[in-house]
Amino acid sequence: MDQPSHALLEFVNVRKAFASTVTEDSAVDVAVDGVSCGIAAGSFVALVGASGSGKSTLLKTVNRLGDPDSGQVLLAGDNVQDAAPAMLRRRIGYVFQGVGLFPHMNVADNIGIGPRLSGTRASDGRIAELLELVELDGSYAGRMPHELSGGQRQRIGVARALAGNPQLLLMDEPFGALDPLTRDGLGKRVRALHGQLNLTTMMVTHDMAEALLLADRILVMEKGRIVADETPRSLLKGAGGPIAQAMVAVPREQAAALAQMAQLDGPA
Ligand SMILES: Nc1ncnc2c1ncn2[C@@H]1O[C@H](COP(=O)(O)OP(=O)(O)OP(=O)(O)O)[C@@H](O)[C@H]1O
Repeated sequence: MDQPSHALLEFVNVRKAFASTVTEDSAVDVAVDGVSCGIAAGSFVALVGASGSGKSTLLKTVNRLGDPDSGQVLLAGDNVQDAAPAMLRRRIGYVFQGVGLFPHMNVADNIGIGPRLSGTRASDGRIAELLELVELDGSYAGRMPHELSGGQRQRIGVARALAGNPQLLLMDEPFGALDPLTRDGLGKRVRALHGQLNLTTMMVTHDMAEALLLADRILVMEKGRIVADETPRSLLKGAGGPIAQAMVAVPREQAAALAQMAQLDGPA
């Protein structure tokens, strides 16, 4: 696929290794191995790949949870390593599995933590608006995290990520711990918010079906490199190479097996 000419986000030969604890012969474990790629403003990109392929490490170079050893990450042309943390918090929303709500703070304070760290206060009206975006009514503002279901907590995580009106939304397995119905509903909601709020979204997921249904571009990682960069449609038509196709085969075979079961004669 062609690289977008006006990328909001750009990875330029990004590399990151960790001291190896796995093998004795290699001193380092290369998590991200020279990734270069542009992410166009407004796109919804899914980052997929086997466990340990480097997805989270790559994502964390964007909001500086883990700086690269070499290479650059540019946000609207600026190197994120030169950016003030408050500016990055404003421009980048981050949602991850487990959410990380502060247990001693109510929902409103959790949602407003980003603005507060930047020296402003989210008004009650703004908190209500953010709750509405994630389809929760205003009465949730005063609840404590332990009074919420996992799905509600994840919704609060999304509201918190949107509190600073970010340009870019990063999500790391955001729906991984949810039951399939909640996961489906929240995925659709996030996709709708992506359009409504003119976001650029980058989502790590293990679930190729989720990536195919939600994203408009899919990057497949393997051993720290991007081995396929395709649209869902082109992946479904067979593009992307053997690693990508092995991942697409899983939901395709499940769908075929279910369709076959539905056609079997006999009592329900
Ligand atoms: N903080 C760390 N310290 C040491 N090694 C790390 C650290 N974070 C990641 N790694 C290693 O870097 C490699 C890539 O890990 P990463 O979490 O980016 O993969 P991933 O594709 O996101 O995996 P998963 O899908 O299981 O979350 C792995 O070998 C992992 O062990």
